[in-house]
Amino acid sequence: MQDILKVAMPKGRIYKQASKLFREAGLHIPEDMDESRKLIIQIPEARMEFIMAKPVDVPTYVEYGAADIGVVGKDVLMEENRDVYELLDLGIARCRMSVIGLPDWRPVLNPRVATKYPNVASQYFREQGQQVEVIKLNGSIELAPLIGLADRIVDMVETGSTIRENGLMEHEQIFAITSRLIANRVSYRMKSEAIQALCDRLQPVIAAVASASK
Ligand SMILES: Nc1ncnc2c1ncn2[C@@H]1O[C@H](COP(=O)(O)OP(=O)(O)OP(=O)(O)O)[C@@H](O)[C@H]1O
Ligand SMILES: O=P(O)(O)OC[C@H]1O[C@H](OP(=O)(O)OP(=O)(O)O)[C@H](O)[C@@H]1O
Repeated sequence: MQDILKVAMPKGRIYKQASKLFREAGLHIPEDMDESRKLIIQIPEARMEFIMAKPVDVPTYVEYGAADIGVVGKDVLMEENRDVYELLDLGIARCRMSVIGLPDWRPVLNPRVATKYPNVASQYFREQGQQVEVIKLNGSIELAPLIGLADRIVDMVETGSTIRENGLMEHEQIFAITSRLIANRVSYRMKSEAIQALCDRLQPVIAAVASASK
């Protein structure tokens, strides 16, 4: 008898792309789930249970074993630094983490940097040998340099529309972001067959999507 996999799925923008990938890999994920408000969804056809989590909480559910595996952005993995295995780069929800500011920005002593990612930002500037004061915000980060809260921000850029429409500039790219499949360390051993079977199904779909977008 094959194991049921508990999968922490991020609500929001990653979910649509992740469920599409899972369907293309032959898993029977019902379409009507996309609009559902249910937080725990049984998918007996795929021998899975989806736990619909806030994206930033996915590594926490997986580290503690409340979920066996999960789908999460590399940005969250870098920020949260949880003890989980990173199994696959799913190649979805592509964007990048960047340092952003006004076009006329000039270096100042101990600049303030606003971000949703204080650990990522602190580590980046430390590695650059720059002392900065990091201010944690929870959204609309691009406001900070416009209203004088911070000199620069560290945030995600996808199309660049948000920074363009707000008269900001991307100064430095820190790292590229895609969503990853992660696993709990114990589940990875105890449910190895089911997890490996899922990876085997996903891998060719990921490769096909990657070669089509070249
Ligand atoms: N503009 C973007 N383009 C592509 N991927 C993005 C973009 N913004 C975020 N992502 C990816 O999607 C993930 C989830 O973002 P999303 O906005 O759905 O969640 P969130 O910021 O935690 O939202 P909320 O706080 O509203 O729940 C991010 O961790 C990142 O990996
Ligand atoms: O380059 P773009 O395609 O414009 O995408 C980048 C924007 O997307 C994210 O914001 P989100 O929509 O998650 O809103 P938030 O400000 O609440 O984090 C990110 O924080 C940027 O603001």
